[in-house]
Amino acid sequence: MHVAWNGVSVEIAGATLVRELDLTAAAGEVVGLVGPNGSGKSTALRCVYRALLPSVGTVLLDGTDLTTLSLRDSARSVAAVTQDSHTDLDFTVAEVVRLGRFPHRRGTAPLSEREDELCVNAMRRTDVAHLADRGILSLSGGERQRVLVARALAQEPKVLVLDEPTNHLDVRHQVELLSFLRGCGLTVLVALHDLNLAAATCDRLAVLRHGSVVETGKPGDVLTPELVYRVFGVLPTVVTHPHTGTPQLLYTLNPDTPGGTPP
Ligand SMILES: Nc1ncnc2c1ncn2[C@@H]1O[C@H](COP(=O)(O)OP(=O)(O)OP(=O)(O)O)[C@@H](O)[C@H]1O
Repeated sequence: MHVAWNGVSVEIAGATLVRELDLTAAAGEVVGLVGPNGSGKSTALRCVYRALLPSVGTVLLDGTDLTTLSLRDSARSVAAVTQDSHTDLDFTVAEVVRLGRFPHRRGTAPLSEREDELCVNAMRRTDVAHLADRGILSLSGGERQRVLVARALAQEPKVLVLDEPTNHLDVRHQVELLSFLRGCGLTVLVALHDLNLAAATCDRLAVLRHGSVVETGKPGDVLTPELVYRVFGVLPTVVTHPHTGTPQLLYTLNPDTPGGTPP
């Protein structure tokens, strides 16, 4: 499914959080949003999963203005894994994953066999099947994060929105999740802080600063030392991954010049 932010601005309490955002993701494309803290990544993503309404502009799904769809209809297409996807209720893991089926359901009939299987497969894929009967509140941060990904997959979305999905994950689960995102065939919109993981995962990156896109393109074209210095204030050494050819950034820690020497 094609996603487009069409001239999207978000203003809250007199502040412009996102400014005239024009960005698209083709069906099946993995688009990464990167940028410093507070640059507007989460705000831009919130407009896609309808936690926020743009003040100006529209978000389009296959050309349809999101606001013309019911919340249930858009939730059939868009699933989100976000920092706010927590619950205070101690559902079991299996119950949380089954909640992913909610947008597809009418009435209170039990899940079909196919839906049960879907939920089990989603839990297997995210390595949480062994936790099915545990209370969600008893899990570690990384385990809980993987359950939220399983719930999103159980939703059978066409668009997957993830805000910092690797937070809390150990390196194996980071690699597993991002490898899955690369190969899942869904349209993926993902905010990532780790530029190396973003380069390895995404077909295209959009770099945000102060709520505006300053650059979009393939990771190899975007992640130059100059751009990273200009946007993040840190000068990396950029090397090429020997097996995949993606750019990888090396940082030099120096207490005297934390940002490195300007280019
Ligand atoms: N409800 C709100 N009211 C006022 N300001 C807000 C609100 N939500 C976010 N902001 C501000 O908008 C800016 C963009 O926030 P956003 O969370 O989109 O950035 P981000 O790029 O995701 O940041 P981070 O990398 O730290 O997660 C920040 O300065 C934030 O403080």
